Amino acid sequence: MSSASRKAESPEYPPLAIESVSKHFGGITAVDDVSLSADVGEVVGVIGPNGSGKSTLFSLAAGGQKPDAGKIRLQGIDVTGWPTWKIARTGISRTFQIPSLFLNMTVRDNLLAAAVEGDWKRARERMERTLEMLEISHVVDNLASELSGGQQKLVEFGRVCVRDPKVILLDEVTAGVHPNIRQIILDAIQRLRKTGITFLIIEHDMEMVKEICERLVVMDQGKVVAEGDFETIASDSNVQQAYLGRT
Ligand SMILES: Nc1ncnc2c1ncn2[C@@H]1O[C@H](COP(=O)(O)OP(=O)(O)OP(=O)(O)O)[C@@H](O)[C@H]1O
Repeated sequence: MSSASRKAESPEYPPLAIESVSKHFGGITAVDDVSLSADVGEVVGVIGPNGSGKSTLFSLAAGGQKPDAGKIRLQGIDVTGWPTWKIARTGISRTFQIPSLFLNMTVRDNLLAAAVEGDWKRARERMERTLEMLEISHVVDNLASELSGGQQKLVEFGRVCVRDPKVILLDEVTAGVHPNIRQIILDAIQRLRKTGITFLIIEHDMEMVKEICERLVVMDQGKVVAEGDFETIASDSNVQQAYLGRT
């Protein structure tokens, strides 16, 4: 490893730093000069009205889309424009609003396929640990297509966890799930953050945001319009305008 790479992986760099990124789709500015960084073990909520650019920001960070401007750094390493698989191997992994499972494969094979993507070592052990943490051992031999919507969300989250990432991006992972499953997801996030994993969470469930996020970043029309803890954000006039619309 070069001295530059060693330095880049040292603790002086945040696990994820998004620096002045922008993304346009034709005439639409989906993300407009957004900067955001997250520390080791931090849970950052990304909130904002529909169409404010949250999912696009995740795609830029995880490699699904290339920014038109700005940089994405993982532990100081510039990964801007890298393909998703290469960014995933560097330590960032995301879920999608609609789970992207292999529906004709079992839960076991869905998890194993994700576990071996980056590294074959201890893949089964990582899978077993994930099954237990997300309480889905009893459906391990079921096809993904046989699961409830909530269980599919758990497996989608599981496919992220088995990769042992340093940064996890969760896109509305609890939307529409049963309260028991929501609690399993909340407990898993708390458990993983204590091991130093950093989370960015897109969430419309304000109870969950309040419970789990140390810091919130509010987006509106592609821009960050407010940042702070839940109480600060709840009383911020820019946030109220973003959600209620401008007069
Ligand atoms: N692939 C695309 N092509 C064209 N426009 C896009 C594309 N992806 C997103 N957009 C547009 O970019 C803007 C931001 O969308 P994005 O999905 O990032 O918002 P969001 O905050 O995640 O919304 P939601 O909460 O509804 O998921 C919207 O105007 C959307 O229509």
